[in-house]
Amino acid sequence: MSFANIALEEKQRILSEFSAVKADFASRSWFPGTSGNLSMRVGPYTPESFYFAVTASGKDKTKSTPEDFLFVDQDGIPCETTGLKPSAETSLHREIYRLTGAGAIFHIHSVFNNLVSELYWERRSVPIEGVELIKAFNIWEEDAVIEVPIVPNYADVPRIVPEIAGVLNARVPGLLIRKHGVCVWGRDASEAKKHLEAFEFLFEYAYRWQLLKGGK
Ligand SMILES: CSCCC(=O)C(=O)COP(=O)(O)O
Ligand SMILES: [Zn+2]
Repeated sequence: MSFANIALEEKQRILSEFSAVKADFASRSWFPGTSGNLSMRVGPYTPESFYFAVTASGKDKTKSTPEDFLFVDQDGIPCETTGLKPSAETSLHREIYRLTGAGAIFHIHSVFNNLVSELYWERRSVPIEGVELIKAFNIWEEDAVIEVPIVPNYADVPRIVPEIAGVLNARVPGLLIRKHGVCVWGRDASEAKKHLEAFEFLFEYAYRWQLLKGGK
């Protein structure tokens, strides 16, 4: 299906939900220094063909303007004529959509997600053991253990892309980029938001628990 054939109401619904999520995250100080980017998929999906709304690059994401988002295709090409530039990290969103079929992907930089990505860099994953909030990922077993993968950070963002496929775990809807931030996803914006809240809680817990224990 071409982008033009996706119902206008569907595109408007996505943009209004998108604005609300962005304002919510801004109120939590989740976009320091213009960092962070968000995307939401719209219309039919196959791994080879899909569309998503993504935040425009370099904007102050704490502000709400008519120029906050644009629609792009699976190759990151704008679907409509626009002067806006898609996020510099659109290639990460494209790859995660291609591999997972998610409906929304959120990327933020926080002190705790940066700290744990460095603390556990040698292991290439952050272990989380038996913490109740693991249930936010629909993992219900007693004393569940998850490993949140960490990929290297490169200034040239497309170099990060090939690192993603090898670390994805179907149970864990997120990954860390070393000393950069986290990307999380869900089948829609509300699930991706729930996952982001849970990850940020668990990263803070993992960091503080290490401090309390006095090492690794
Ligand atoms: C100012 S933070 C550096 C870029 C970055 O990591 C980020 O999340 C924001 O980039 P965007 O192009 O999406 O504004
Ligand atoms: Zn970033």
